[in-house]
Amino acid sequence: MLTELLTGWITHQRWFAGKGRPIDNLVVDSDVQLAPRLRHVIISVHQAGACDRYQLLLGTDAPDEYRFKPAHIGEDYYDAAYDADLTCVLLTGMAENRDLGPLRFRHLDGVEINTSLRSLVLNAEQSNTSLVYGDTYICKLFRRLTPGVNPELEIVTALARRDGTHIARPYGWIETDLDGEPTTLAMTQEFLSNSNDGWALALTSVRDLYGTLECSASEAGGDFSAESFRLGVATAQVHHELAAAFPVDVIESQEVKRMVEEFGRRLAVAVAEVPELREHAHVAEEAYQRVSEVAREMPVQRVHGDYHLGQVMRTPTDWIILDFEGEPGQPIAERRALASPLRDVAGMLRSFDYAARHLLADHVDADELRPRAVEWAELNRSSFLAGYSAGGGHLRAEDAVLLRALELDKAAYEVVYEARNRPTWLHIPMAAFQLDR
Ligand SMILES: Nc1ncnc2c1ncn2[C@@H]1O[C@H](COP(=O)(O)OP(=O)(O)O)[C@@H](O)[C@H]1O
Ligand SMILES: O=P(O)(O)O[C@H]1O[C@H](CO)[C@@H](O[C@H]2O[C@H](CO)[C@@H](O)[C@H](O)[C@H]2O)[C@H](O)[C@H]1O
Repeated sequence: MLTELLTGWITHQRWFAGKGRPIDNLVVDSDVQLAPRLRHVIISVHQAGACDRYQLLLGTDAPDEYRFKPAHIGEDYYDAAYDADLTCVLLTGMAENRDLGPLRFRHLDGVEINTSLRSLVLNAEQSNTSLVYGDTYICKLFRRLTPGVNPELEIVTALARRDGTHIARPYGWIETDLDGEPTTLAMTQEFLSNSNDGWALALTSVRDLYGTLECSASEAGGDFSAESFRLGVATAQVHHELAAAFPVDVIESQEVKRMVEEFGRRLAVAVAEVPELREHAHVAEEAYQRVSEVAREMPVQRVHGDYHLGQVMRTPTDWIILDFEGEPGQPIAERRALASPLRDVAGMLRSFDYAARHLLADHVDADELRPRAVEWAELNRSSFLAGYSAGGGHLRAEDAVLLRALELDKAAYEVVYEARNRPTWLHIPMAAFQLDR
């Protein structure tokens, strides 16, 4: 039966957010025939009293080449994201503003979509599934569905309308109604060919540094700090554009205190899920306490929300920022809420720590290299901050306390994320609770 096959299959998918918890029930909520052999399916997955919805492109009567991993689901069913003969329906739908049952395919005014291009599934560590058409478009299927317009579509279209400088051009989207709300299912953007993501570039630098034991982070051939500076500048410019395109506010010190109380609650949830965090939790609690003591008014605006090196692409000419959808797993209202832009700054600072440390895990010279990892992270963190200020980012000396708390809040989120998705990486965010910054 289809639901049994899907139950067995879904737990192995990178984008499945409920790993580590048994599935109590899986229900097909909607099943729409998009084309012969292609169905669009929305399922509800019930786990321990909670329920998440996911979308699937279900191929039927699997041709032989899709009877193997990664496409095969079971019996005659397969993940049609891998079948370019079927995924063309998505591009054509958007080009022609089609309605297929309850699904609405749309393109942005004034753009033309070339429907002859064939797709490949992007092979990336992702919370979603992306299809690359030729080297022209990338269509991201949001796997886990939350009712509402996806913040990424909302932000990228708003910035594109204002000729935003650091975004990939949007082309179209697919939506349906979920709980009575228009809900984004997929979004198509310009594919940035000849580009590298910041994570890959940063790791090249770190590898180079590790390979040249006798020189310092600033002398190694793979020095990344000039790029970190440029990324800081681009980040400040995007924050500026977001502040111009969406409402801004200033919150009172009382609300800042409430914000750090919320950090405390997130920390408690993380400790409950990952008990080894308990003995280090005081580091974060002290940092949150300090913010409460010195709390002052705080400017807030729309932000990226899940900012890290994997979300930025270096094209031949510039840094482009992707994936404005906030932390996957948070409700849409929270992801759209105004926040301090320093939250993104903190996210990127954490990412420099990640890049510096993740190659250490099973490195034979780990003990010798650890101080160099710290040196690399410090150099790039400070270059990024210098770039952020140079680009007009609002960063005062007194923001250091807030920035530290925001970093630890992000690290608490990462502890849970890694425990669920990549347990061998758990040591990376755990180290954030041992550093005395
Ligand atoms: N417009 C694009 N052009 C080229 N590559 C892209 C583009 N958008 C995403 N990517 C690649 O896909 C990866 C994951 O994209 P992202 O938007 O972060 O997906 P997710 O939300 O699923 O994590 C990025 O790190 C990048 O390598
Ligand atoms: O890019 P996503 O929206 O899927 O974000 C999730 O996955 C990220 C991992 O791919 C995760 O980021 C963490 O790992 C990165 C290295 O892979 C590191 O650069 C980030 O600093 C770290 O937070 C992100 O937290 C999660 O939401």
